[in-house]
Amino acid sequence: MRTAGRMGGGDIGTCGVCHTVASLTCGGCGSMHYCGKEHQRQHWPKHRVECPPYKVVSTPEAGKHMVASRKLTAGQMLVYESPVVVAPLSICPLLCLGCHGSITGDDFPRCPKCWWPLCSLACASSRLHKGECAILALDTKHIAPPTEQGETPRYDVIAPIRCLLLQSTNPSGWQTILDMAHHSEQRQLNKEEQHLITVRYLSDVLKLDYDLDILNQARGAVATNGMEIRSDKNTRVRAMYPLIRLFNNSCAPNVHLSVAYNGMIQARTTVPVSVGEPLCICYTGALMPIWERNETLTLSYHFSCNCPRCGDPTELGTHFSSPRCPDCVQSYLLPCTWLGETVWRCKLCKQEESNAQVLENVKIWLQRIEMDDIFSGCSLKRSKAALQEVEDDFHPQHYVWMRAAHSALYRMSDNNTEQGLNMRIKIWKRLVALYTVLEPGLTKRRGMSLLETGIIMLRAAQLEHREGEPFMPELLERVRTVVKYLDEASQILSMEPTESKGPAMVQKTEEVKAEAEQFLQRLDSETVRAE
Ligand SMILES: C[S@@+](CC[C@H](N)C(=O)[O-])C[C@H]1O[C@@H](n2cnc3c(N)ncnc32)[C@H](O)[C@@H]1O
Repeated sequence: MRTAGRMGGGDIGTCGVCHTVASLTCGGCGSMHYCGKEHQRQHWPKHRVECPPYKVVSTPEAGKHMVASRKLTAGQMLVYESPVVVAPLSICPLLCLGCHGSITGDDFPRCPKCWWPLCSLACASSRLHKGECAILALDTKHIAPPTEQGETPRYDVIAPIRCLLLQSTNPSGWQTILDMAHHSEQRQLNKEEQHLITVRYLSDVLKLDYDLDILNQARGAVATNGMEIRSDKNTRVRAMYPLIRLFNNSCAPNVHLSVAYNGMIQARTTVPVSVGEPLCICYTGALMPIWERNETLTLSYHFSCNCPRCGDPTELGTHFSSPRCPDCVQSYLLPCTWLGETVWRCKLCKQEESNAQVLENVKIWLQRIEMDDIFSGCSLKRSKAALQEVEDDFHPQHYVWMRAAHSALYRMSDNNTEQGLNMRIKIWKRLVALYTVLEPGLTKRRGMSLLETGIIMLRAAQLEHREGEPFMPELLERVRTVVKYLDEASQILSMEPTESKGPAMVQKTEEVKAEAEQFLQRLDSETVRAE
């Protein structure tokens, strides 16, 4: 049975057995209440099946967050839930408020009541738009409705309005919004422009009958807890989830999120987790360099991260953000904080570069990669030289190398010559090694990368075999590795939701695996004959 649990502390609920007021909670999940030990014991056979693998705890530094309520294995399902609010992103291109579909052309229809752009007039009375339409129509001078095609921040007002509407349509959803971290005082103090504009619009233009604090809180909750997902129309939107919002951040996460086509989201562990260990996702995406993670976490989420990766200047040994030392060239620059400013210092010769210098060099390289100028011409030789050039300036596992490597792989995707395949294998193996540290365990990215690596290794082995060496034990070993990679890829990808690309990816993996196993059998029989 779960441990005794907590008494008092203001956490009052209803006893899971007799439904009287209860202040004892299950020590495992902390969410089931009991009036006393006797009823807790009596209820355990039933509750043990449902007792969630997480519990919500709170600390002054990190607020509410999820921790493992028991020892968890990799791949353990934690949460599967639907959003409480879905709305356009803060800044987005024209999007229909009735269905979240894109709006094309310049001559788009508008809602006759509120004047916001729609994809068709039928969407004016859609369930999604109906409630907010009467509120948006209070803007009689049409100050907010976008006027033309193109990205616009005007959609920022929609999500807070949809949150406020929950008060009458879904009171428990509204309570969830009120319980969310929002940092609205900080946003006002920092004079966050978009926050101030939206709140002012809600209070001064729409003249909504809400306390200014509530308007600030609703807008702050959206900014702090909204997650970008794909709508069923395949557009980018943001969604807020009642439990998912309780995962705190780590830049080396142990929880993976996957969103299904219908907006349902699932969270599962990617690695084994011990009891009491925080369950974390990465808000910025783990494949971001330290300065981008810092900036987003500080400016948008209002905290500075001290996860194991951010606390280690080598970023878990990857040197993902480290330039090569321009002076001694033997070692790499590591970030150090000096009087509140970041400077980059060589491990070996102590040479220093300013943060601005380091970032400028990265910017130049990213522009070159984006413009394809480092790969000019399609030759393998040029791609190899370009990647080497990147390594002359950065650590071989640096963010810029990763971006250049993907760009090179894209250019080489049709190159199925022996050299082309071998070069692609080398790059993919290095990427898998990097992802294994930064997004370890059962993550979709590792699954997809193992699948890609497996396919290319198989093609290379088949080509070598066709070209005729009769007995190659080393080739046999390589194809065995392919099967291992594909086995792991299939295990990972089969954890994606049914209503997502997951099943198609699993099918593809299984097809390639069957091909690899057949090839393996053939090689096996040839080996026996040769022996
Ligand atoms: C989506 S909410 C997560 C739940 C939140 N802790 C709460 O109390 O509701 C994001 C906010 O949680 C806090 N947070 C998340 N990860 C953190 C971390 N690693 N350290 C400190 N605070 C963190 C920050 O205040 C951030 O803006």
